Amino acid sequence: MSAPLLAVDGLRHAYGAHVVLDAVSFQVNAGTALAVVGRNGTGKSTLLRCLTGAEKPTGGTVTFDGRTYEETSADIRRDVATVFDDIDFFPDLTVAEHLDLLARAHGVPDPEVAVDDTLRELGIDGTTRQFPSTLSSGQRHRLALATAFVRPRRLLVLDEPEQRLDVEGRQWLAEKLRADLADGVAVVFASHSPDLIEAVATDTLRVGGDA
Ligand SMILES: Nc1ncnc2c1ncn2[C@@H]1O[C@H](COP(=O)(O)OP(=O)(O)OP(=O)(O)O)[C@@H](O)[C@H]1O
Repeated sequence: MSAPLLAVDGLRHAYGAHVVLDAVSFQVNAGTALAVVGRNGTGKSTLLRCLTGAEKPTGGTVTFDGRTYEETSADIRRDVATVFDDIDFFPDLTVAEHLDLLARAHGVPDPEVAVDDTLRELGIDGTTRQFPSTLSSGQRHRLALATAFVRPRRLLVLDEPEQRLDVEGRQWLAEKLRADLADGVAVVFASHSPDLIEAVATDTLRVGGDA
């Protein structure tokens, strides 16, 4: 059996005296999707932030492809795509320029085609010349998703990717994630959407006790 792509062992995180995560362990293989579920404030975002190095866990280990997860490692930056709610866009770059920058930074062979395809798939091809601050909240979220899908990835970490999407957007997202799984991408996503979880997750991790 192949080694897990992502392995989390005994993860603990506290904000001061407030212990949010304790003894969290799981593994995620290529081509599988783990849904992180639980009530508001139970630690889903904290867990994802610990996975990606945005938050330094107060205990436990996170390994990616057999190596300790280091946010600054070139391998991690190449292989792990993330979408969080608080993504910072460059105010002076247009929608298309954001995606073009990412596609080129990740060595996408034909960046212009990749950008056009991603914009069209995400339904934001009418916004290419707009700056992020002028987008609607749903369009901004679509741009955040586009930043993950315009580039190669082996692991996708998504925090409530369904938020602010309309019905069609949610259907598209489920299909896109299923296509990624079929391509061998591993996915970890926090979600409050039973439909998305049902459509995509191969495993579920509940944080914070019973629902
Ligand atoms: N930077 C921080 N400093 C102190 N406490 C924090 C910080 N970030 C989160 N918390 C607290 O940690 C707990 C978990 O927060 P987190 O955002 O991980 O929850 P969540 O499960 O993602 O919630 P939601 O479903 O509402 O998005 C909450 O009680 C929150 O108030």
